[in-house]
Amino acid sequence: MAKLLLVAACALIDRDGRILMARRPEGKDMAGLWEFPGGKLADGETPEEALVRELKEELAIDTEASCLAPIAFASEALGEFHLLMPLYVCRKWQGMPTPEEGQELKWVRPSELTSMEMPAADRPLAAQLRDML
Ligand SMILES: Nc1nc2c([nH]c(=O)n2[C@@H]2O[C@H](COP(=O)(O)OP(=O)(O)OP(=O)(O)O)[C@@H](O)[C@H]2O)c(=O)[nH]1
Repeated sequence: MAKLLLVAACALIDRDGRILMARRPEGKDMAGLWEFPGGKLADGETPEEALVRELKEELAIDTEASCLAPIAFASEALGEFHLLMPLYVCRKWQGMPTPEEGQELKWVRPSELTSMEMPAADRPLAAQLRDML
């Protein structure tokens, strides 16, 4: 049985209804694909705690668990693991998202989302998000 890989992901939505996508940098697996900011849960972390930490590390923004609303999740084979990834929406944070880890950032309209190259697990999430916004 594959081991579960728990990853928390976040769609930051700005005042114009655009979504922040991040491009995985060279050297990481799935380099070049566009994904939702976030990352793996550390031991003992809740998904919300992991996201608050990852958003700080990756984008230098501050938010809190009460600003994260879960909207969907992905459940998908990923190599030797099985990825379980809740997707949250966040509309309230402090600071300007800045690429702290060499990733490219892009604000996209909901209609543009599904034409971006993404990991397989993200495709249904992107479609759900587009339909929701
Ligand atoms: N953050 C994020 N990861 C995703 C998405 N879709 C998806 O398949 N993944 C996968 O989930 C895993 C998350 O790992 P990561 O590399 O972003 O997490 P991390 O920053 O905690 O890891 P690291 O410390 O090993 O670099 C990767 O295998 C990544 O490819 C997504 O939309 N966002």
